[in-house]
Amino acid sequence: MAVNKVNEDLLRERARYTFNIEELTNFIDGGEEGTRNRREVEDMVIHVKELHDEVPEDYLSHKERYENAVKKGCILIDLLKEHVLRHSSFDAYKPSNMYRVLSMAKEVSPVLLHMGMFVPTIFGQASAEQQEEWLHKALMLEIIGTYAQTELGHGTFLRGLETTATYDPSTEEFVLHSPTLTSYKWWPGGLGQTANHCIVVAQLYSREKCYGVHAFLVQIRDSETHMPLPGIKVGDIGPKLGFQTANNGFLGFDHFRIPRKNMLMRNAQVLKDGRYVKSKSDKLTYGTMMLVRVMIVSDAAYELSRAATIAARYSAVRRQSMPRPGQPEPQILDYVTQQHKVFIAIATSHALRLTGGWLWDAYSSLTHDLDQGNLDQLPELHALACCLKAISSRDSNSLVEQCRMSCGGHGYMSSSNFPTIYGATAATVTYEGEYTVMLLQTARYLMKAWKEALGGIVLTPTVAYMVTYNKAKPAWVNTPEAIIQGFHAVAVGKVKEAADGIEYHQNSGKDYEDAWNAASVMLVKASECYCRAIICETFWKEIQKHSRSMSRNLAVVLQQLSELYLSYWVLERSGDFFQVRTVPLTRTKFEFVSFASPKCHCQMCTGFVAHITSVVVLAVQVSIQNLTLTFCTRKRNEFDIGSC
Ligand SMILES: CCCCCCCC/C=C\C/C=C/C(=O)SCCNC(=O)CCNC(=O)[C@H](O)C(C)(C)COP(=O)(O)OP(=O)(O)OC[C@H]1O[C@@H](n2cnc3c(N)ncnc32)[C@H](O)[C@@H]1OP(=O)(O)O
Ligand SMILES: Cc1cc2nc3c(=O)[nH]c(=O)nc-3n(C[C@H](O)[C@H](O)[C@H](O)COP(=O)(O)OP(=O)(O)OC[C@H]3O[C@@H](n4cnc5c(N)ncnc54)[C@H](O)[C@@H]3O)c2cc1C
Repeated sequence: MAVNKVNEDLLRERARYTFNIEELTNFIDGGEEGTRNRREVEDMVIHVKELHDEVPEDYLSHKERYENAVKKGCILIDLLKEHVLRHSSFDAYKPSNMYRVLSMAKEVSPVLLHMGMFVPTIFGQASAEQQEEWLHKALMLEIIGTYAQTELGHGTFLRGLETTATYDPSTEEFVLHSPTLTSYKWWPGGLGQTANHCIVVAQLYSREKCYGVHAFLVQIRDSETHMPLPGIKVGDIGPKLGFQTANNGFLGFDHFRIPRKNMLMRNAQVLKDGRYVKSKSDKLTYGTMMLVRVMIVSDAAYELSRAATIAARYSAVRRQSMPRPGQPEPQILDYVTQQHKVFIAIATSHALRLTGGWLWDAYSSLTHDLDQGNLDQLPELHALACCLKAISSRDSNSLVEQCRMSCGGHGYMSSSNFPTIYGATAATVTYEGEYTVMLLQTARYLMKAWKEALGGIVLTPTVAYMVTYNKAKPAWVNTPEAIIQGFHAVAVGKVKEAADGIEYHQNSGKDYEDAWNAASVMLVKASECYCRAIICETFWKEIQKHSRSMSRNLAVVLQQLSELYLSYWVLERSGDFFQVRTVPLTRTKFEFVSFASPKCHCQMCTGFVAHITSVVVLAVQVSIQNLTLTFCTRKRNEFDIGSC
């Protein structure tokens, strides 16, 4: 049998790297231990032939694809249990580790929601007694759950959910009911045929009063026969753009009774006699969504890194056209337009991975504070989780598409894996909070922050610069730090513009809700700019921080990746940077002089020449002339700006 020979061009490109690949691998994995864990699991999985498809899944029926995904999920979970029992060096039962294992099968797992939301909700919203009863069963998959919140009629507007949970003190039970067709739960992953339990989010009624949405743990299928229990209507919602094996389903209740103890009672409670005990904050009910949004930022980075690797490798091996008659066809990687498509995908996967790690640390610190009863950081973290989830998933999905297009016709083949990756990232832009809705949530926070900034009130860390731009005059030089300050100035400009827009519409007679709606495009833009500033700053600072403990060769390349990312987004948002010049935020005029051609000689001009690393192996050293950018700030008459 022909041995697969590695392509000559790929070997040559790989031989050209200027840094230690293992060091980069450890950096991406979060350290040597992370690489060891990952490799242990990969080694477990890669040799299991049942995990490799004899027939491409695209040729299977909907039912066969689902059964194939269930089979693979069972194999992966059994491998994990055996591995933990044998080595116990890998904390298999951390949802993120379990998620990592499940994602090694090409198909989205029908138990993804079990690990991604059902288990985390028990962690985050069940009382200690309830965790005692359900957590181990869930971790050992003795019960398989999902998270049923969205309904046919409502996904975004949670306060509009129609499913009811009415407390009956005579039997100490809640009666779950779907009063309308639009109240049917619609979308929950695993609900179609897989889950026998679920977290149900419903309007809680007790003593004829509504207390708003709360979470309940509900068994929906018989543990022995797996048939729906009496009063439960459940099934598959059918084919979708992607995520075909996520087994998304629908669920309706017909006066279905559950014990009082099945209300998740970490935060709020209903006592036996029906008295309602309020939680410290209604917002704690939304805790699982915040956790998943935080996880999605890292997931977006992971999916994009897969696509960028495929595109980078293909760009090394594909030869096309003949710019010079009689010469061999060049690798498409040598076309600057190809570099411009692929390298920003590589840089962005690193930017989102590091930002996701930073956000996870902030979330971990918040959960510790919440356990101590301190909710101070909750509003800022909610705003961060919303905009970073929105922007990371949107950037990831659009760059996955860009990577596909960079591979020409072969990128359109199922066997390229782009369709699967695209389908997964497209879903993420919508689920766990739709893109626009999330940015508007962040805008709520920014409008409050702006009012405080105008009053000179000290703000929380990620918006503190708003006060600065109203007072101090930043000393500006032409460095990446200056670009980051430029993004801060753009964000402040957009926040001010949106706040002024609301005020303008109110002054013209609109009430606040209509004024908000009229200014909502500007509000979304303000959130986008606030979020971009966070990603740029976090990426740059994380690289600076890690560079101190890594070899110089790797530090240089990663630093240039972050410079590429900054340069790319200044180019993408050049109009906003020009606009900054007109917003009287400080006494210093920010002049965005020009985009320098390589010949520019202005003292302040620095061309950013970027050397790029592949996400995994392929190292390509390319200087990107056309991304040379000059960002100069100066007071008038200080420099000869003619050369720009
Ligand atoms: C590595 C693994 C990664 C993947 C893991 C598994 C993935 C599995 C795949 C798919 C799963 C998908 C699951 C789902 O989609 S579950 C359903 C998700 N649904 C949503 O996200 C709904 C989105 N909508 C909202 O969240 C709501 O719009 C709202 C709650 C944000 C706002 O609604 P509204 O009723 O209008 O309330 P207000 O705007 O008035 O806000 C009220 C108040 O509460 C604050 N707040 C809102 N949400 C939160 C929160 N999550 N945390 C903290 N605080 C919150 C909000 O800021 C307001 O506060 P105020 O300004 O002080 O008044
Ligand atoms: C693949 C996939 C898996 C999912 N898995 C689950 C799951 O497991 N469990 C679960 O509970 N849900 C799940 N969902 C549902 C998901 O959470 C919802 O689709 C999402 O919250 C959006 O709500 P919606 O579909 O009602 O869209 P809508 O909210 O109706 O959005 C439609 C449009 O209206 C706009 N819009 C809505 N509200 C506003 C507003 N206030 N201001 C401005 N514009 C607005 C939106 O921006 C959007 O453009 C899943 C969805 C998908 C696609």
